[in-house]
Amino acid sequence: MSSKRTVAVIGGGSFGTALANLLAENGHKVLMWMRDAQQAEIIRTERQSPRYLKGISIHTDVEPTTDLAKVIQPDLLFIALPSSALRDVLKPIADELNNKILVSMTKGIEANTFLLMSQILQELAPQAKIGVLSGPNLAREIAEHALTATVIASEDVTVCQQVQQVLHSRTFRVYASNDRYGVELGGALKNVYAIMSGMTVALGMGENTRATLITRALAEMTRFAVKLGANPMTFLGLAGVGDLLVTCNSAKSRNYQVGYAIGQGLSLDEAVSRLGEVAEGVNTLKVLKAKSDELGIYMPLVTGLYAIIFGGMSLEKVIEKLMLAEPKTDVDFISTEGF
Ligand SMILES: NC(=O)c1ccc[n+]([C@@H]2O[C@H](COP(=O)([O-])OP(=O)(O)OC[C@H]3O[C@@H](n4cnc5c(N)ncnc54)[C@H](O)[C@@H]3O)[C@@H](O)[C@H]2O)c1
Ligand SMILES: O=P(O)(O)OC[C@H](O)CO
Repeated sequence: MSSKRTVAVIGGGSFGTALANLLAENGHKVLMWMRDAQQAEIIRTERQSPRYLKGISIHTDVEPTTDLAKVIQPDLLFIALPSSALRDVLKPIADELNNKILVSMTKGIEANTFLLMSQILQELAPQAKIGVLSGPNLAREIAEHALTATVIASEDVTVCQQVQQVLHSRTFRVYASNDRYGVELGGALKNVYAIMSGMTVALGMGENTRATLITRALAEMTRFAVKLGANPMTFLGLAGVGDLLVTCNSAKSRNYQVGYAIGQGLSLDEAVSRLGEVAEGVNTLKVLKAKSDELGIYMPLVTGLYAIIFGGMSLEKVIEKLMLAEPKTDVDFISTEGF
C-alpha cells in the first residue's frame, strides 16, 4: 500500500465519482471538481450522488468542490470529463497544469482536430507528465467493488508506477502499458460498436450475430489504429478486446443503451435525452467516419451505423450490404497469399 497523499479528480459524474471513492478507500484525500454546485452540495451533505451513482455511499475523504483553483493543488490529477468539455474546462488553468501528472480517463475524440484527450492535455500543458487510464471499467461495477482491472498507459514509467500505487486494491488491479496512443484509441473506438451491439439486442438478433459483430469490430478498429500508427497487440489487451467485450455485452453501458433505444425505434435525439448521461460513441462515430473516409480505410461497420443514424438508411438495407459485400479473409494480419 502506498503512502497517503492528496489527489484530485476533475469531473464528478459516474466515473469520476467511482474513481474518487476507490482512491479514498485506499486512504487518500480526494478533491473532486464538479461543475454543478447543487450536485456538490448533495454529495457533501448526504454522501450520495443520486444523479450518477444512486445507492452508492461516497467516502468522507472525497471532498466535492466547484473551485478549480483548489483542485489543481495536488500533483496527481485524474480527469473524467466528457470529451466535449475537457478542453474548455482545462484551458483557463492550463499554466497550473504544467509539471503535474495528468491522467485522462475520458474515452473520446475531439471533433475537428481528431485529437485524443491526452493529446489535448499535452497541448495545453506541454511540461506535464501524461497518462491514460482505460479498460473494461463500468463505473457502477467499480463503485460496487466488482473485481475489476484496468490499464495505465504512459511513456513515463513513473506515471504508471504512481497510478498503480494509489489505485491498486483488493478489487481494483492496474496493469501498465507504454502504448498510450493504442490504449486511448481502443477506449474511444469501442463505444461506436457498443451502439451497434445494443441495436442488435433490441432487435432480437442472435448470439451468433453479436459474436460476429464484436469480432469484426475488433478487426475494424485494429485496422484503423494500425493505419494511424498504433500497435495492434495493444488491442488484445484490457483496453482493446477487454473494453470492447464489456461495452458490447452490458446493458449498463450508456453507448449500448443508446443503441438499444434506437433499435426499439427511438430517434438518436430521443435515445440520447432518455439516457441523460454521456454516450461518447455518438460523436466518435461522426469523427471516425470522416477520418476513415479521408484516409481510405475500409470500415464497413462504421459506414453502416453512420448510414442508419445520420443518413436515414434502413437497418435492413445496411444488413444486406454488410452480408452480401465482397467475400473477405478472416484475420487482417495473416498472410493470404494465394487466396
Ligand atoms: N461511466 C463509466 O462507466 C465510464 C467508464 C470509463 C470511462 N468513462 C469515460 O469518462 C468520461 C466521463 O464519463 P462519465 O461516465 O463520468 O459521465 P457522466 O455523464 O456520468 O458525467 C459527466 C460529468 O461531467 C459534467 N459535465 C458535463 N458537461 C460538462 C461541461 N461542459 N463542463 C463541465 N462539466 C461537464 C457533468 O456535470 C458530470 O459531472 C467519458 O469520456 C466516459 O467515456 C466512463
Ligand atoms: O457506459 P459507457 O458505454 O460509456 O462505457 C463505460 C466504459 O467505457 C466501459 O469500460
